[in-house]
Amino acid sequence: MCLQSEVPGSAEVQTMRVYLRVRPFSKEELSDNEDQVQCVIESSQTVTLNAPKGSANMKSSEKGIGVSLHKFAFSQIFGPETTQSELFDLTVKSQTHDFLEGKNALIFSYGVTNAGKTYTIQGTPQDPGILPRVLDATFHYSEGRQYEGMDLKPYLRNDAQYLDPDQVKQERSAKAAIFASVKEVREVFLFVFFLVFFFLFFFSASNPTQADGSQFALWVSFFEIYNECVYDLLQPSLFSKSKKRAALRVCDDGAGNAYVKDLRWINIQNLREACKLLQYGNKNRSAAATKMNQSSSRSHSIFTMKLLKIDGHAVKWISEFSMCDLAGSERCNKTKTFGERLKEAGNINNSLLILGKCITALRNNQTDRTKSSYIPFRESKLTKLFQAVFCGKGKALMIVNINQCASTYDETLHVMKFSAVAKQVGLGTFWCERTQVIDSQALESYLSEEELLDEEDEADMSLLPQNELVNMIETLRTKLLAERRRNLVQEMEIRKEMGDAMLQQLMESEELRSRQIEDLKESYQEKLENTFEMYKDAIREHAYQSAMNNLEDDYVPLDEFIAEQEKVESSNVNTCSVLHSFLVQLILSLERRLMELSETLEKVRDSFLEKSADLEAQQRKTDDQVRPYTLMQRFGGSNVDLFYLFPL
Ligand SMILES: Nc1ncnc2c1ncn2[C@@H]1O[C@H](COP(=O)(O)OP(=O)(O)OP(=O)(O)O)[C@@H](O)[C@H]1O
Repeated sequence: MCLQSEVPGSAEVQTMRVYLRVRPFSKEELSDNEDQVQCVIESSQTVTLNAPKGSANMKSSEKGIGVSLHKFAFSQIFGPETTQSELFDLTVKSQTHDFLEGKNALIFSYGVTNAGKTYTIQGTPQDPGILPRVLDATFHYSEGRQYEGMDLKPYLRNDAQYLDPDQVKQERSAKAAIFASVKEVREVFLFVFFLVFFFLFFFSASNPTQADGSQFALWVSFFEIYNECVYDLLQPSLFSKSKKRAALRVCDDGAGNAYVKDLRWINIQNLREACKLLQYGNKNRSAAATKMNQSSSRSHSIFTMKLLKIDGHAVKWISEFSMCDLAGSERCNKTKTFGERLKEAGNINNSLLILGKCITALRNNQTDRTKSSYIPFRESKLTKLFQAVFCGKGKALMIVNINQCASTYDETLHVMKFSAVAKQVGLGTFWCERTQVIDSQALESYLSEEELLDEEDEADMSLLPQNELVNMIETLRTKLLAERRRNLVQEMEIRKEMGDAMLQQLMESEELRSRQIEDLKESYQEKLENTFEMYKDAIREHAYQSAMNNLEDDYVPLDEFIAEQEKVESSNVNTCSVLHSFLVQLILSLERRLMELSETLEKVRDSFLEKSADLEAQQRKTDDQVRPYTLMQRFGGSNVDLFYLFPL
C-alpha cells in the first residue's frame, strides 16, 4: 500500500489557517450501519484517510493509478468529540479580537453536504456555533458603549454614511417589520443566557478597557449566492408566494472593492436581535429552497457583521467579519443531477473551482516570486466579493468539515486536497503587494474588456451627483470617439498592409511568368538554330554525296581512258563534245539539287517565323495583364482601386 503525503514542507511561514473538523456519526447512521471511512487522527495536526472498498479512489489505486492512503496536515484537527466552545476558542477567538480592534476577518466552512458546515457556523439554539459566539463577544466588548443613534450606517464596501431623521425612521420601521415576523424561540434566551456567562468567565480577561469614550455600532447583513445570483436573505418579499426574488448586483465602489448593491444592513443592539435576524434569514433561505425545490446546501450563505467605531459623531474605523457557509462540494455525477440541478451543481462547482484556482494562484505566486500568475478573483461572485481579504485587507480562515461516511469518500478526498493547497497560502500584507502587481499588469487588458462586456462590473453610477455624471458621460463619449478613431486607423493600416502584400505577390508572380516566357523563347530559338544547322549540314552532305555518285557513275579507269584517249585522238573531233555534254549534265543535276534544298530551307524559315510570332503574341498578352498594377504602383498612395479589385 502506498502512502501519499499532502503535508507541506516544514519551513513554516505564516500561512492561512485551515482547520479540520470531523463530525460524529449521527444516531441514524449508526443504526443503519453506515460504512465508515478509516480516518485516523495521528496527531493534532495530521490525519490519514484510507479509501473504502468500492470508492473510485480504491478502484483506481487497485489498477495502479494513484494511492489509497492519504495523509493531510492542518493547522489543527478537531475530532468528533470536540465541543462548539472548544472549537471557537481554538480557531476564531483570536480573529474575533482582531475584529474588535478594527481588522477584517473571513471564515469559510467547506465540505461535502451533510458534513457539519452549518452546524459549525450557526450551531443549534442549545449548542451555538461560532457565529453567535462572535456576535456575543462583540456585544460583550461594546457593552455600555453602544451607539444607539442608528444614523451612521455602512455605505459601499468600506465607508459609512449619515442618515437624516427620515431615513433613520425608515431603518427603524424596516427592522421592526422583520422582528415582528419572527416568532421568539425560547431556546434563544437559553443560549443567550449561556453565552453571557461563558464570556463573563472566559472572555472578560481579554476585554481591554476603552477609556477613550468611543462608541460602537454593529450592522449585519445576510445574503446567499445561488446559481451565481446574489439574494438578500433579510428582504421581506420572500414570504410572499407570488413575488419572484430580486437578484442583487455586485458593484465596484470606485476604489476596486466589490460590494452588493442594495443589500439590507440592519443595526442590532444585542444578541437576541442578532439571533432573530439569523432565524429570519434562515427562514427566507428555506422558503426560497422550498419554492425552488432545492436544499439549503445548494447555495453559499454569507453573514456579515460591520462594526463601526464612533468617536463623537465621526467614524474612526469600520471592521468587517464575514462567515461564509459554502455550498456542498459534491459533484453532479454523484448526485445524479439533471436540468436545474445540473445547472446549480455546475455553478456551485464553478465558484468552488474558482475559489480553488485563486487559492492555488496565490500559493504559486508566493512560493515562486518570479511568477505572477493571473488570479481569477473576478470570475465568480464569491471570490470577487472577498478579493480584498485575500489581498491582505484581513485574515481568511477555513474550517473544513468532513463526515466519516464511506459513500462520500471520493468527494471528501477532493475537499481534503483542496484544503491542503489552501493551507500553503501565506498571510500578510505582501499578498496585497503581489496581487496589486498582478491586477495592474496581467489583468489590465482583461479588465477593460470585461468591464465593457459585463454590466454588473460597472461602477455604481447612481452614487454620483448629476454634474459628475454629465462629466463622466462626456469623458466616456470622448473615449468612445478616440477608440473608434483608433479602430478605423487600425483597420486602414491592416487593409493597406494586406493590399501591399497582395500587390507584392502579384508582382512577384508576374516577374516569374516573364522569366519563364523568356526562357521558353530562348530555348525555342536555340532549337530552331540547331534544326537549321542540322538541315544545312544535311544538304551539304547530300550535295557532296550526289556529286560523288555522279563522279562514280562517270568514272573511267586510266588504261581505259588512255585507250579511249587514243581512240579519241583518233577520233579527235568527237572528244570535246562528249566532255561538254558530261559537264552540262553534271551542272543540271547540281542545280536541281540546289532547288530542292532551297525549298526545304524556305519551309524551315516559315515555321521559325510562325513560332516567333506566337511567342510575341503571348508576350503582348502578358504585358496587357500586368499593366494596371504597374500603373497603380507608379502612381503610388491610395490602394482604393485595389480594394475594389480585391475586397477584403
Ligand atoms: N460536530 C457535530 N456534532 C453533532 N452533530 C453534528 C455535528 N456536525 C454536524 N452535526 C449534525 O449533522 C447534520 C448535518 O450537519 P449540517 O447541516 O451542518 O451539514 P452541512 O454540511 O451544513 O450540510 P449542507 O451542506 O447540506 O447544508 C445536522 O443534523 C447536524 O446537527
